[in-house]
Amino acid sequence: MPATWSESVEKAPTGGGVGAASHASRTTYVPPHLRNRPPLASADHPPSAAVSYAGTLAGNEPQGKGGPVAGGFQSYGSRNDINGGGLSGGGGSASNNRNGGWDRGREREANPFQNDGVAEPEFAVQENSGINFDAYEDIPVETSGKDVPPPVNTFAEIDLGDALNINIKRCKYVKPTPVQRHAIPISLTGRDLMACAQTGSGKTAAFCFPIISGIMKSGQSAQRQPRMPRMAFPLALILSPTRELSIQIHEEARKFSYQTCVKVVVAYGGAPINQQLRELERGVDILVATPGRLVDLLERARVSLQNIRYLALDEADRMLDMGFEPQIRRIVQQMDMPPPGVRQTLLFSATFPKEIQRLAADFLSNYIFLAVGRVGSSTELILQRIEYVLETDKRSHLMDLLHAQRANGVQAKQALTLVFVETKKGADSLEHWLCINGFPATSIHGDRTQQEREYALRSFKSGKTPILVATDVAARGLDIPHVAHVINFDLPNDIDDYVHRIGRTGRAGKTGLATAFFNDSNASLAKPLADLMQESNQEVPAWLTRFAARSSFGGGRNRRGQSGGGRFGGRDFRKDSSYNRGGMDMYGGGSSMNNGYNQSGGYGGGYGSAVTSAWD
Ligand SMILES: Nc1ncnc2c1ncn2[C@@H]1O[C@H](COP(=O)(O)OP(=O)(O)OP(=O)(O)O)[C@@H](O)[C@H]1O
Repeated sequence: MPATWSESVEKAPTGGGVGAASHASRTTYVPPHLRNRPPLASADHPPSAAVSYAGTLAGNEPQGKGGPVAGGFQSYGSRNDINGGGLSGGGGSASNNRNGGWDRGREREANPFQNDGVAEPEFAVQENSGINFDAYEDIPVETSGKDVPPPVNTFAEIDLGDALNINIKRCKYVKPTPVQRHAIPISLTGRDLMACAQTGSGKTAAFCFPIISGIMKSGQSAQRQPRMPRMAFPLALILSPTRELSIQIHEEARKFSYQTCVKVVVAYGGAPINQQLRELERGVDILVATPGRLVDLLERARVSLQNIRYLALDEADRMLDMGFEPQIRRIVQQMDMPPPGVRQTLLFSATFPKEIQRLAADFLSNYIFLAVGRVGSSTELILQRIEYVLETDKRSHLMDLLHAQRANGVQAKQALTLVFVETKKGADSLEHWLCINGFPATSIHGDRTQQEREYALRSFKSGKTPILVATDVAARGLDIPHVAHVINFDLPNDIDDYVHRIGRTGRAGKTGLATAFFNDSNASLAKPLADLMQESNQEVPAWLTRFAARSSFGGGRNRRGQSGGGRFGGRDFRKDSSYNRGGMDMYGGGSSMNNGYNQSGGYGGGYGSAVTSAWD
């Protein structure tokens, strides 16, 4: 299945089928009723696609598939206890108990681990082996809520199922990251979760694994369900704020669910809807979507949410802030989705302002709060530099940085540079200026067509244009290997946006550099910026400290229009005395902390009132 619109355009046949089937049909025609079927062989006897995978990634294939993952699905997580929701009955047989004619045709599933032919060889395979996850070992972890399940140290300790375990090995994930160690066992017991962990620390897998595993174990994947013509009934919904992030989550989820019988489909705005409708008609277990496109599909009565058992919001604070909240409420509360307590809800982000935590509680039932590192902090893997640069000097200063980078002999293709600007016009003009000055650049922002956006991202990822000028549309979630330097040419108004922007580097245990151009127009950001840098053990320039001291009197407002009040929210908002005085009874106590993670303080801290509109 083509992952993106531009890919689908490139790969579309001149007539007839589309998507996975058309991809497969290049070699052999597969009649529609046999497409997307599960494989003939079991995990121990991989079908032909798995054999070709082994050939492609020679040396990377995990040794001995029966090893640590042997044992299959003996006991299932208690989420299958979901009461009601129209999902009772059916299934019963474990999804890797593959046999019978039902399996035929499954080997046609496109191998998501194969290079799509676009990326250059050095970028073809994500380099997850040898990642220094020790960098995260000392990180403080806080959990709160009733009866928190204990964390695990290895994937082998968790019963995710054979097929998923094999895919984890194919991804070369040797051990779980801290957020995965805590979040996966919590989710597998069926609990709702609000999880905060630093950028690039593996949150996508932390919510994907339990969902895929739960669907596999329920035996209720789309391949086993009777299909309703023209109406799709996903079991899981993953919402994300940008099209590119939805595309990326879809690509990741397809890898994790390869040969599991779990079908993942993506729907996002800016791409032709008919293609997505056809994909949905073929059956869907996990729907990854941007809110705007999903509302469209719901209004057309082409998707029903009545079977949803899992709801995940990636970048949950963004999804619940003023830009997206109405759409999210519509999808989650005003359509046919089962209520909290019936469905399982998982909220993930690197930042989680307390105001938004309070709002998010509407979507959750008896949830566990998990914070890996301080909420809203940035990883120490990113070296942060703040430079005072007048507006009029920014371009020449940028040029100096880029020339120095070149002079240092850093191979451009191995050191991508992401430059954030405030406006779409500013992005276009800076891209043009860089190109005429001998620095191949491209840009991504909301005024470009979706095809242009996808093309720009691919050109950047491949190293063809090693500089990407971007607005905040690229600030969250995007996992681009080899981004060595993030430059905040224009600083954002919101400290959380800064955290997400710089988080495009220093991912998965790697180090990175983030440079920001600061001047008087950013005064309201001085205090939160200085605090953030201090928390992440960065050197804070003396002039910034002085700015911070001056501007902290002025206060400032956050996105929701409330006054800022000091440092970032560091923990579960249910622990606030004001919350408990309100007489609500959602927080059942039972908090566990380690590594002295015990700071409190309100979220906020001087930033402007600008409200970015929904990006979809
Ligand atoms: N257990 C693991 N072992 C090795 N690599 C991993 C593991 N889990 C995730 N990764 C890799 O780490 C990188 C970052 O993961 P991911 O994109 O999920 O981060 P994130 O926490 O969602 O970041 P952000 O906050 O920016 O959205 C990805 O390239 C992913 O493949």
